[in-house]
Amino acid sequence: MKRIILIGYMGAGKTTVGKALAKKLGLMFYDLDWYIESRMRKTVKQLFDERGEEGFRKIEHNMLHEVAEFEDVVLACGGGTPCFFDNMDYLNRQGETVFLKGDPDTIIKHLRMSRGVRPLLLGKSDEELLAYINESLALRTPFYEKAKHTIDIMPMDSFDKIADTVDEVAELIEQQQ
Ligand SMILES: Nc1ncnc2c1ncn2[C@@H]1O[C@H](COP(=O)(O)OP(=O)(O)OP(=O)(O)O)[C@@H](O)[C@H]1O
Ligand SMILES: O=C(O)C1=C[C@@H](O)[C@@H](O)[C@H](O)C1
Ligand SMILES: [Mg+2]
Repeated sequence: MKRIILIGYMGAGKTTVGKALAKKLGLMFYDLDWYIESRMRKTVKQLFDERGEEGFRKIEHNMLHEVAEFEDVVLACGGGTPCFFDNMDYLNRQGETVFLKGDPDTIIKHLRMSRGVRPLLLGKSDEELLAYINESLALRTPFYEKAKHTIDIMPMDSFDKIADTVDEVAELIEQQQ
């Protein structure tokens, strides 16, 4: 039974890499944010607006316990998932946790392409965004570093970096078998 669990900061590529990795390995793909949205019939942004971050984290915790029981899957977590409750210890018990690790410069480049859907980043200027990323990445890194494996995401200008990251994670998992 394979259960590969991707964690890391917003914009690290968990959803993008996870989807391609699942296809390559012939596994089902689940994204915790998408799962929450379909189960709750609301977007992550609506849930933040209606219930605040605290309310969202409780829902996220409950839904995590549904989705991380599925077998033969790649699971992409939300950026904050490992940092609340005992979620990170639970994830390590459930499968092969992989931290997609990126520096703030790479992360900010990814996030510029898709900022509108992330409630924690809305309404921030470029300067505020960089300060927020630096600060919250430092607070979150100790949680992410509990993962069983770490993959450095490639710098923005390297060739076909999504495919390269997918191959790296796939190789790492094959070595475990
Ligand atoms: N390795 C990569 N190379 C180039 N672009 C990437 C890479 N990974 C992600 N991106 C781009 O960065 C953006 C954010 O990626 P993605 O949504 O997969 O991040 P995420 O880790 O799932 O974030 P979140 O925690 O907010 O769900 C997307 O537009 C994606 O195309
Ligand atoms: O890093 C975070 O705290 C978040 C990341 C996203 O995946 C969503 O779960 C939400 O926007 C919060
Ligand atoms: Mg995602």
